[in-house]
Amino acid sequence: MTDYDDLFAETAASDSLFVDKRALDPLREPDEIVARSEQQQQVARLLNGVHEGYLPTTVSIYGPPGTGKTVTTRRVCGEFAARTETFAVEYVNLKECRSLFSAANEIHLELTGTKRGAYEGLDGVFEGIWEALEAYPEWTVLILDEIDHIQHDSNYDPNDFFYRLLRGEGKLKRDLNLSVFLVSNELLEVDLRLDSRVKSAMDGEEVFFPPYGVALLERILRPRIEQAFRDGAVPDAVFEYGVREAARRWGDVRKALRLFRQAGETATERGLEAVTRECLDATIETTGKEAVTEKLLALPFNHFLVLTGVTGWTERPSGEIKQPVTTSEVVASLHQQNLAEEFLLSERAVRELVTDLETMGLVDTWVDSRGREGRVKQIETSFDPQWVRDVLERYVAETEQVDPESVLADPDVGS
Ligand SMILES: Nc1ncnc2c1ncn2[C@@H]1O[C@H](COP(=O)(O)OP(=O)(O)OP(=O)(O)O)[C@@H](O)[C@H]1O
Repeated sequence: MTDYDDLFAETAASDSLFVDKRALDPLREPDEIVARSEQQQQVARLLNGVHEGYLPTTVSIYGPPGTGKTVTTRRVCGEFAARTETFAVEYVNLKECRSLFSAANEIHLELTGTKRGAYEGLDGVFEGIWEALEAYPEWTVLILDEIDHIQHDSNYDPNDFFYRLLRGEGKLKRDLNLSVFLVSNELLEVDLRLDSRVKSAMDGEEVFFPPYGVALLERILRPRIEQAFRDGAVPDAVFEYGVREAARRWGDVRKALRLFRQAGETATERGLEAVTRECLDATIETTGKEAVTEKLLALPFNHFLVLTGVTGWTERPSGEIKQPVTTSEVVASLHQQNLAEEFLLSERAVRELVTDLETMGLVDTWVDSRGREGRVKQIETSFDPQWVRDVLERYVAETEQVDPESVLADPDVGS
């Protein structure tokens, strides 16, 4: 039986470098929004429309992850609501919604405290939303976060969802002034392939949040690092190095906070007096690899197979994996892998799968001009190609799509 006294004693950090680790929790509301004055002004200007009798039907708030979209939009809208009697704001995160019906129901829940039953359908839910909004102040902003998680499902088309939300009969009948702020990573029209009917009902207002550069990331992180760590536990040069790396790689506050937290844990485990550059490097290396490995393990079989082809050539005598490779080299590598016939992919199939992999951010491609051979597409992994080989055995063991004996015996082809 486990002795829990021993267990907790063994796992307690002695001489921890942290004094208040919560300061590094990305879910924690910052006291102050730093460095987003332009975006705060844009949102404030839009909200001030209330005093002139106009709010846009939609505002797209977009930009890469961890760039402060949610925190900034919520803060400015909240502060405006606190100063304006005729205005209210509600926030709904749609990340976990598996269907358009559940997304609408989530909005219903936020406005009324209850959900509607499935038998009432999307119409019933929207009717409930309009009824609830009648009791709201004259102007309402509904912030819909992670709206890009809304996808086509078997029952509803996102176009219907948006059309109802923007121009639903119940809304028009009641003359409701509802403005929807859509928070997402991409511009929605592009991402969700919205049709022209919906697009014309949207207002085209946009607020863009670019990735953070070094100076802004430094201003956001400094107070949190100071609060989280013991005095002197993150020397200036190490802090600056971490910020520079985080800005260069991600421009994302959430990832930057995680980098410093994990580097601090590594330094504590190693019994160091302070975090070092090596602790940051080790964290970058493992988190990068872990994240990619997870993505690789979740790939459909054909996509994974193509990656084994992209990484299937070894340079002699260096022993390095050849990068970049061409589409024909990928196909040739797959043909040398002793694959069962049903797994042999045509050049065209490989091309399509490479496009998918590029969309997923797993490969980069470009076209090189090769004199008489014409233009040739070059393909390489966006991460260390060795990681595909490292994960191979696990992929074969964990995937249930193939008989492990029949494929992927030895992807290593000499070049
Ligand atoms: N300008 C800022 N000032 C202070 N803290 C910030 C700022 N930007 C981001 N943060 C911190 O980073 C966290 C993540 O930001 P936020 O959730 O707003 O990002 P996001 O752009 O909405 O990301 P995602 O697209 O992944 O949802 C916030 O909770 C906050 O702690």
